[in-house]
Formats: sequence, structure tokens, C-alpha cells
Amino acid sequence: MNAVVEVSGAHVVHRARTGGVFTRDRVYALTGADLAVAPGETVGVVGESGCGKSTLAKVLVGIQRPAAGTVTFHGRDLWSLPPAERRATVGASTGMIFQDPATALNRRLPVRRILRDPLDVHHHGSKARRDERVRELMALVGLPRALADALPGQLSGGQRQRVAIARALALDPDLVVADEPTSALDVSVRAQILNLLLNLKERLGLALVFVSHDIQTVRRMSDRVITMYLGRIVEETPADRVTDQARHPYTRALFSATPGLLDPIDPIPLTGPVPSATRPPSGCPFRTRCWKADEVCTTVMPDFSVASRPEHRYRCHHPVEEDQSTRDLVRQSLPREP
Ligand SMILES: Nc1ncnc2c1ncn2[C@@H]1O[C@H](COP(=O)(O)OP(=O)(O)OP(=O)(O)O)[C@@H](O)[C@H]1O
Repeated sequence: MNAVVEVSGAHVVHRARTGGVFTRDRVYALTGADLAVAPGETVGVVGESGCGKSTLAKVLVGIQRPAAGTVTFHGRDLWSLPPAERRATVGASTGMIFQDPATALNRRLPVRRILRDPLDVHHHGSKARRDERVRELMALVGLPRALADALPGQLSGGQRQRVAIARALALDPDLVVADEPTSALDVSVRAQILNLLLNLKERLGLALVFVSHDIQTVRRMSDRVITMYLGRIVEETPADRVTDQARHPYTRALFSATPGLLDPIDPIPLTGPVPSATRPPSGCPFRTRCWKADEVCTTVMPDFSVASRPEHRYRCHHPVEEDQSTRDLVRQSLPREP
């Protein structure tokens, strides 16, 4: 694959904080992540809160430097480039859309300046061309020209997210990473923003990485779904198989809990909370909540195995059979009588 971006063996470790104060503990936010994104594809990233989705997103767009591993843009190793070249490479190739446009946009700047900013920083064409580009960008995301002088505070949530999308597209990137782009919006405008993203992706041929808690939306929007658990990528599944052919028990559990199935089932119950990212369990990180876990899961971290389709990979010692129904799994996973 001629990837737009490729992350290989990436680790991100933070100092842990308690009540805003740093402690001696380490948070293993991302461990050994490998991911390549092809031109034009949509990759969805799912997993419970704190599993490292945003960290992976930041690594993909060069905001977060991994402590180990590489990030390659069109074959160039990002973190071995001189800083100016790195910034230019990231600026020209990627755009990021954050969860809350109210905090992601500078509230003192009018829309026109917010959109001009990346063009000025990266010396994009003449001044006249930059003005023209601002007008193009506003049209691209469906913002009326009359809003060019409005401040973010004078816009609706949906309009603000349109500004954030336009800013991410300013330098004509080939990769856009959207981290929960609709979760801060009213339900009524979520679909509009998702449709806009899909529409722009098609028109501009973008690769899109889409991080969300909204499992159904991820399944609908993506070509491929990445499941994360406690800082690790545990499965990569073609989106059309993720609901009922995923091999990792955790992916099946996540997708069993989605509303809107034609024939709804009770979700697979997961016992207990997600373990702390400062003290991940030995062996497979999911084993403390997995109904299939045994001795080997306690000691050995499973390598990736390939399913019947080569683009489907999972890390599990006791994978679910591809043809096993999720309904059947619900029965198996129910706690046994003592
Ligand atoms: N700057 C930081 N300093 C310390 N710990 C951090 C920092 N950023 C993230 N973490 C921790 O790293 C882990 C992964 O965080 P991350 O934000 O990537 O998860 P997430 O899956 O995006 O969560 P959510 O869905 O809640 O946004 C979490 O345990 C989080 O508390």
C-alpha cells in the first residue's frame, strides 16, 4: 500500500497526574501501535474512554511525538526531519478537527482570519490568492460569505464546526483526522456535519481517520475499523464485518451494544472496569474482563493473526469464530451460576 501516513511501533508514555499534580507513575497511552492509512480510505477508531484514541490521532498528525517508533508521511520519516521541514510536511499533508469547536477556534479572531492563518503561516500563494482561498473554503463547507467577519461566539455550534473543517482543509491536505467531531454538537446538526465530512472526503479524495464513541456512526462511515484497548490496537476489521464477524471478543462486545440493529440483542456483558493505564495487566490487556481468558492470556501478549481476509487482523489467543453469531456469544459470556 502506498500509504499517506504510516505509524510503526509507536509508544506514547505520559507522566500520570492526580488532581492536576504529576506523580511518579507512568500512563501507557499508546503501546506498539502500527497503522497505515491509504489514500482516500476512511479508518474509524473505537474503544472505551482513555484507551488511547486521541493519542493515536495526535501521533498521526504529528502533534504528539512517540517515545519510540516511527511516523512516515509519504515515505518520509517525520521525526527525523528538521523542525521547519517537519512543520511544513505536516501542515501540507494533514488537517485535524477537534471535538469542541468552541475551544479549538480562537474566539477573538473572525472567521476570515481563522481561515487565513494557516495560509499565511505556510506562505500559501499571493495575498490575493489567500483571500480567494478563504472564499473557496467557506463555500466548500457551506458557510455564507456574510459570516466572514463573524467571531466564533456569534456562530452556532454547527457553523463553528464548519469553520474548523474549513481550517483543516485550508492547505489541501490528503489526510484529515477528526477526533469526536460531532460529540459536542446538538443531535440535530450531527448528521449534517457527518454528511459534510463524507461529501468532502469523496469530492477531495481525502483519507479520513474518524475517532468516535458512536459505534454505529463509525461502522457506517468507515472502510476499516480499528479497535483499541488500553493503549493497544487489538483488531483491524473491514467495516462490513465488524458487527458480526469480528474475531476479538472485545470488538464483538463493543458492537453488540449498539442500538439500531434490525433484530436487537442484549449486549455481551463485560465484567468490571477498564484497568488503569498506569498498571496494565500482564499478558493480554483485555483478559481481566474477557469470558474466554485462561492461563496463557495472563502471561503472553498475543501477536497479530490474520483472519480469512488478509486486511482483517486481530490479537487474541482465543478468537471468536468468524461464523459464530453474536447472539450465541451473549449466551456464552453470561456469568455462570456459582
Ligand atoms: N497529557 C497527558 N498527561 C497525562 N496523561 C495523559 C495525557 N494525555 C492523555 N493521557 C492519558 O493517556 C490515556 C489515553 O488518553 P487518550 O486521550 O488518548 O484516550 P481516549 O481514548 O481518546 O479517551 P476519550 O475517549 O475519553 O477521549 C488516558 O489514560 C489519559 O488519561
